[in-house]
Amino acid sequence: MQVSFKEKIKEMLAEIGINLTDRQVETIKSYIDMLLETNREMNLTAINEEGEIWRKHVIDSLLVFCAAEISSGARVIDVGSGAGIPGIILKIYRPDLNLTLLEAQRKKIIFQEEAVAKLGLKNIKCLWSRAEEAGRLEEHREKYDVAVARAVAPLNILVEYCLPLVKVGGLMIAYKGPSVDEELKAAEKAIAILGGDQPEVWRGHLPGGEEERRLIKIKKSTKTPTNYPRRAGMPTRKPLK
Ligand SMILES: C[S@@+](CC[C@H](N)C(=O)[O-])C[C@H]1O[C@@H](n2cnc3c(N)ncnc32)[C@H](O)[C@@H]1O
Repeated sequence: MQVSFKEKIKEMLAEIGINLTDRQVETIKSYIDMLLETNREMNLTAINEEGEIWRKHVIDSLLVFCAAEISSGARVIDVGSGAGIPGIILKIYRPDLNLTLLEAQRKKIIFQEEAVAKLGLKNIKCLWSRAEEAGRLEEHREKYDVAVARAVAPLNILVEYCLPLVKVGGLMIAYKGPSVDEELKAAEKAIAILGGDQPEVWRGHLPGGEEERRLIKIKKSTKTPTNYPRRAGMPTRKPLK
């Protein structure tokens, strides 16, 4: 990697208070190489340029640490993780996390497993499942300190995917663009039904540009009733209201 390019990335990271070691930078670079190569035959990302992947995937993923404190050794689940974003990036920065990558598409899980093996990441599980199914299984239901999700579904649907997986006292964090007010309004009832508290919104922007970002944090304060999540597809077909 060119020195000037690496310095530029480090500058953008410094803007959000993140300092990656050279080794972490190299590990992320290997992940990006795998992503770009596999992307030629499988649609994993619409972004095809390394610098943009750094900004729009890597730095974007790491914004979560501006918005929330995630305790050492926390059990984290990335719901609808696709190629492994944001989960794999969070794990490279914070190797202490106990991470599960949940994804409905088998081919994406195969890519994640290959990436995890190649990058030598430990303590990661790649779980091929729909969120609605995992949320009903004893081994996943209310077992996670934090559920994160990026670009998966509107908030009123997303809360039914994520909150059942979160422990009482834990947190779900949704990565969103600038316009969250309508989504928040539409999700009010669903959040209350599923055991979530009033959401808090972190507002900021992506370093190196003007793009606004929001992270919606919802603390879980009571157990999710046993009839949620509903069967696969129902949260999308009939969002809670
Ligand atoms: C647009 S992609 C985003 C992937 C990744 N989070 C990112 O930010 O690049 C959405 C992913 O969520 C997955 N997904 C959507 N609904 C899901 C569900 N109910 N359970 C599990 N995965 C789901 C899709 O298969 C897809 O890979």
